[in-house]
Amino acid sequence: MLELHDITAGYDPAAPVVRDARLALAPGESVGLLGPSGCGKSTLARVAALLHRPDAGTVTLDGTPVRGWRHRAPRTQRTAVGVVFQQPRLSADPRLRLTDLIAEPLRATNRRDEIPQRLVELTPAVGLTPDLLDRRPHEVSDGQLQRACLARALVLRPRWLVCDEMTAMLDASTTAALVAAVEAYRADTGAGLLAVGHDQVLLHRWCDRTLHWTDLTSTPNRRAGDTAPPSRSRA
Ligand SMILES: Nc1ncnc2c1ncn2[C@@H]1O[C@H](COP(=O)(O)OP(=O)(O)OP(=O)(O)O)[C@@H](O)[C@H]1O
Repeated sequence: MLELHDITAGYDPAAPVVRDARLALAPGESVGLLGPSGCGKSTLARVAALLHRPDAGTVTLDGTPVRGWRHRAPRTQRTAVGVVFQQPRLSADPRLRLTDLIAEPLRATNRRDEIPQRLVELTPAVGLTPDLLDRRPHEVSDGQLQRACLARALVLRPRWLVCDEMTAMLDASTTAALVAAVEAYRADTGAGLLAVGHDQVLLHRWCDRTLHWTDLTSTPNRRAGDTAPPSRSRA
């Protein structure tokens, strides 16, 4: 389970942007999170990805409470969560070739020997062609760079994925390809997914259930506040 218990978080403890939010994802479950711009979705997503320490509340990852954040999180917890952000150019080191960008987490965890095999597996899985791997971020399109960022998020085989508006900047066909890549990974590994976004139709199609931001602070919030999807078909 990925559980957020009564999370209060933000950038000024005197004025938190997230207050007492609760969310629980079962293993393998996909949950979409909708909400108006600026309400705190990305902040909560960063808390769930162990990148932002909450002011109060607890994150529990597969039964173990999280005690450290960012580089202070234990490696087993840090590597259990893969994250993809909205703007690939802000999350990709512009100096790295795509091959090094994708392999970065393997280098950081001393698993360099896995790099060739994972590149062979992930390059087609995210829809990149081998010729793009030698290019740097400024030499590829936003969609191609986001595909590389998704590969980077998957490279350690995380049990949980946090996709924060992963497709917001992309066209329909790239969106469909990235969603399909995430779903193929989840089908293969049983990973759970928290997908944050504004696109209600996409999240309803993509996820097992979809929550609105206000559902996270109401009681009970779990399944009672779910928005029923119009269709169970995948995007
Ligand atoms: N690094 C930061 N420092 C200070 N305030 C921030 C920071 N990041 C976000 N905020 C503020 O926190 C609030 C919530 O931002 P957040 O990005 O979590 O919202 P969001 O729901 O994801 O918005 P959007 O849908 O527009 O991406 C906003 O008022 C924003 O201005």
